[in-house]
Amino acid sequence: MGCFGGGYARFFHTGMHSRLGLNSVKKRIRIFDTTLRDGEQSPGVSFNINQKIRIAGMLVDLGVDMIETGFAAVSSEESMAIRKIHEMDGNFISLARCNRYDIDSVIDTGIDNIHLFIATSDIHIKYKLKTSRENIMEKIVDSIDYARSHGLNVLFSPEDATRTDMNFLIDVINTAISSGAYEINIPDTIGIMNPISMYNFIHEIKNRTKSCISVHCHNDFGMATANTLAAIMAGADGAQVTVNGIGERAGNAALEEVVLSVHAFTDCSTGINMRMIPKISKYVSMASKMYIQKNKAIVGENAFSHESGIHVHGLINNPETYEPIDPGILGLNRRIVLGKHSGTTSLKYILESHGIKKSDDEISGILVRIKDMNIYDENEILKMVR
Ligand SMILES: CC(=O)SCCNC(=O)CCNC(=O)[C@H](O)C(C)(C)COP(=O)(O)OP(=O)(O)OC[C@H]1O[C@@H](n2cnc3c(N)ncnc32)[C@H](O)[C@@H]1OP(=O)(O)O
Ligand SMILES: O=C(O)CCC(=O)C(=O)O
Repeated sequence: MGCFGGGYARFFHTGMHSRLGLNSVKKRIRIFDTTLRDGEQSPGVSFNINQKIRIAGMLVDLGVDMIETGFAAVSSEESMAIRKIHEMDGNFISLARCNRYDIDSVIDTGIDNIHLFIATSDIHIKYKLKTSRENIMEKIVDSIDYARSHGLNVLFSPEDATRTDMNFLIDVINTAISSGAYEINIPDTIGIMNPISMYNFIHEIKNRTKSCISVHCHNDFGMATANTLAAIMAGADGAQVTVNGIGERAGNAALEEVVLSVHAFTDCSTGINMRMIPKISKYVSMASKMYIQKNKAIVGENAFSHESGIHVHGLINNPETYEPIDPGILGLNRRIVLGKHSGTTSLKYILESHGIKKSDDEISGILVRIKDMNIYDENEILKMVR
């Protein structure tokens, strides 16, 4: 079942509760967070154990359904972090290649879930793995079988799925499921899909298999969130995301964007506590040293800030005029900023919020002075008018 919604994000203001899935039974999209694995693959990023534990704890509080805590075979420190995180309550998984060494590394951590992957596109099979489709299929069966025989729940990803021959991909999915994988994740490994191709791709997979499907979209063309949403509209059951969209190259689909889009644009829901999003976003930004651009959707400093006089005038009368999302959903407040583009409504609003009342003529005069003198710092303005 796909989940289209006729709505759009403005509904975050009106009828918010039903759009947020609080009142009705909706298809629940499973949110799989890979900040600690694909997010950490961002060039130059390496979380220390304490940061990993802190992020995992926040992800548990956020309500994500599965946390990819790392790639156990990478190093003994990585494996140690996975073990430590496993001491918490939550659903944790580790990535592994289709080989015994990686699977044993996951078994050694004591976690219950393994994310096995192997590339299935001809370009990866020929030039990277230097093998054949038949051998890939054998590795899939053998690895899933081995992991299952050690009691692990298996999520399987055919890497570079979106460049894989569709008939072969369907065989891979059916084989992985019949070998015991509980879900297949479809990665758009190099981010070459667009919302229409992604919709059609997932629609075909859902029609030709009985598998539970999630998607993992990269942002090389800036479409990771849109592609994830298109996949969900086509019937995908889950999405792999990272906080702030960090990850390989241009990153992954951003958790905050996907979650709000699912609630705003579809009839599906998630189990995410949206009020936790700003806190984890700030922490991941600090720990990864990947600063969030001001105009980043949902978590950027400007996402709920307004300077333009015409906008502020509209907003003060009714926030829906210029705000698609109620910042209260994230536990945030809107910010009115004074600047070159301010009008009298903004200035009056700011002054009144500091208990300063001025006549309309005075407000107009002050605004002219502010613009002439290029003074936009709120404290300086307050000093000037008091
Ligand atoms: C699309 C993704 O994001 S996949 C995840 C990518 N993440 C990472 O690579 C980060 C962690 N990686 C690492 O720390 C290291 O690369 C390790 C520990 C995994 C492997 O290191 P090395 O053994 O030195 O191998 P190296 O990185 O040079 O090459 C990768 C090897 O894995 C093989 N391989 C790649 N993918 C798979 C797979 N899914 N299943 C089995 N083998 C695989 C390659 O063919 C190559 O094998 P070879 O050494 O026999 O030629
Ligand atoms: O899809 C996954 O999560 C595993 C491999 C991967 O990260 C990718 O293909 O981009």
